[in-house]
Amino acid sequence: MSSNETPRGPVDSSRIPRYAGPATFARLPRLDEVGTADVAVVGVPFDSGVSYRPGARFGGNAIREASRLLRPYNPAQDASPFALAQVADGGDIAVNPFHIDEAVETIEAAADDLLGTGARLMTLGGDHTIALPLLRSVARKHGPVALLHFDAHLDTWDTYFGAEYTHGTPFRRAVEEGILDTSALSHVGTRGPLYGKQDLTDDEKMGFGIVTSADVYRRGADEIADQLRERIGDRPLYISIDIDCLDPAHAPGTGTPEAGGMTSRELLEILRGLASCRLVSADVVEVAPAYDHAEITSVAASHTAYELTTIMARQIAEEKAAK
Ligand SMILES: N=C(N)NCCCC(=O)O
Ligand SMILES: [Zn+2]
Ligand SMILES: [Zn+2]
Repeated sequence: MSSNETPRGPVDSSRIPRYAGPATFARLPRLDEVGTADVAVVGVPFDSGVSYRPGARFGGNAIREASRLLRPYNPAQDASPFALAQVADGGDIAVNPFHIDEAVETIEAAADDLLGTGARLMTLGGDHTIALPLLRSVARKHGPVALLHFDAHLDTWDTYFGAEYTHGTPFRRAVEEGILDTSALSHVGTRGPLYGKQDLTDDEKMGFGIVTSADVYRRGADEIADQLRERIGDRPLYISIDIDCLDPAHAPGTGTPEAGGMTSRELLEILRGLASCRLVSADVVEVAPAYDHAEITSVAASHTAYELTTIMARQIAEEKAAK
């Protein structure tokens, strides 16, 4: 799509029942139907990096299915994201489930291709391993990025069974590789047992600040969003959302659930409070539909991706208007 063409939006659900036809994210066109997109929604069906329950390889398609009910106007951000920018579903990145190193390379190369077209990425995981190649690719384009990491877990551990690329280690690797702006790194929603106190010391040394799920509950979403926004400033920002940042009551369908998490309302409200940040790409990971009930988790994930997409679409529209 050239910059002055009207974006092609979702299928009209008042004419074609929303449960009909194959699922794309939010019933949007496929990327090959529109040529190029401002925001490409892509799935990464990969879960060979998990340490407990597998199944996140099915997460992307579960989120697409649950996203059939999304509507085109987002009142919380007073925006119609799919009219402001061309958002399209780029399908899945096909990765080797038997070879983690190769999968990481494939994801990085595919992300390079998509970012190279000028698109921002809204990636649907997959387990959290995939954040590392996505961050490498985003940093190649923007330089080291600020990171907001929503998760029950730190994911800054070193290795599991000697493996460097797992879903518990992507952000330590990213810091080691110098692809993160270490003056603006935050975990949000952290809780639950650790291996030892050293986990926290190591994490702090890497530059991370921690907002626990209890902090969110005590201080409220608005205050937390204000604090995060201040820390991020106008740096290019990547947001990585592990759906297990939510309480298992709000996201049972995930591989490493921890009690005492945020509500989906808190997560969505914090994201809306970050709407003015320079969001360059984002992911939602760790949706494992086999443990889900009534699509609770994939509905929460689809709304999370919708808020993130709205933030990106608004900024794209602003940038185009300023040209
Ligand atoms: N990234 C997620 N979801 N979990 C990491 C858990 C690592 C562990 O088993 O200690
Ligand atoms: Zn997690
Ligand atoms: Zn994680």
